[in-house]
Amino acid sequence: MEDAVNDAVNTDGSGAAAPILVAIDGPAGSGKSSVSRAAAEQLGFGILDTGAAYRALAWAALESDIDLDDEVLVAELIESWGYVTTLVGEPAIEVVLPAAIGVKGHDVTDAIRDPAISGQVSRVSKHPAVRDRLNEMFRRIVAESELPGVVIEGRDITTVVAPDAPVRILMTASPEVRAARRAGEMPGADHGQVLADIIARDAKDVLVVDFMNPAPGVTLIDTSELDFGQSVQAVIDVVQSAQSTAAEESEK
Ligand SMILES: Nc1ncnc2c1ncn2[C@@H]1O[C@H](COP(=O)(O)OP(=O)(O)OP(=O)(O)O)[C@@H](O)[C@H]1O
Ligand SMILES: Nc1ccn([C@@H]2O[C@H](COP(=O)(O)O)[C@@H](O)[C@H]2O)c(=O)n1
Repeated sequence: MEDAVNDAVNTDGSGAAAPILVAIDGPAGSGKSSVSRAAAEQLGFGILDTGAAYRALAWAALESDIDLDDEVLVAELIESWGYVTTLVGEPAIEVVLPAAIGVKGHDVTDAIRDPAISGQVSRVSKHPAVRDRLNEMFRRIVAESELPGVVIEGRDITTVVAPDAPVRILMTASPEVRAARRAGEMPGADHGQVLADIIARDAKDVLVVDFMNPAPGVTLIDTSELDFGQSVQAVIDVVQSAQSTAAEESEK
């Protein structure tokens, strides 16, 4: 993957180095997005939240009255939508729906976090043609970022999107801890329902990609017993350790 990124960057004649990649996967609510974002900020890296793209695609398909189970139609939507995201600063996601429906960009940053989208998103992420197209988009966004490093987080980043990334992490926590954290964000939420939703979404997603067990060479970070700051530090420690090892290797 790093070679793919290097090729993509270098063929434009810029000669710019490919960004250092930090790949992070994990189940729903494990802290991937928030911990990755904080770690990226401290490292001076960008952050690519790949789940946000799957969520935005589900939003766009629902908005366009497309059957989410129709692989061809959902994959075609990726060819015709305009997806814009930020890798640094405040997270912001914009989707431009196909011209037949409207050319105006929609800021979906908040809408894609709605439990209604969380409940439907697995219907679009299960399609191989959708995954191939989005993975291509993720690699292009990273290659064109001109950043020194990018943290990419999702479900299949350590295994499919960036299997050669110099840092690969599986971030997990017990279902009860994940549900308690998620419920804490939603005033009045029923903890039991949040737990059931998390377990149901993981069960659907894991049919497509294994994000429960670390692949060979992937570092497991279990945050069940860690607070937020300790979780961020755990990621930074893995990155810094990989950087030290790489520096030692290059001195040999
Ligand atoms: N170690 C931690 N200690 C306490 N709270 C945490 C920790 N890690 C994450 N959180 C909190 O847990 C919640 C869920 O985290 P986050 O949204 O980053 O998870 P996620 O894995 O990206 O979830 P999803 O896959 O559903 O998008 C957030 O409120 C976050 O601040
Ligand atoms: N690499 C990825 C990332 C996400 N998904 C799917 O998107 C959903 C939302 O992701 P969050 O990280 O925001 O929870 C997730 O439930 C998966 O269906 C994916 O398949 N691959």
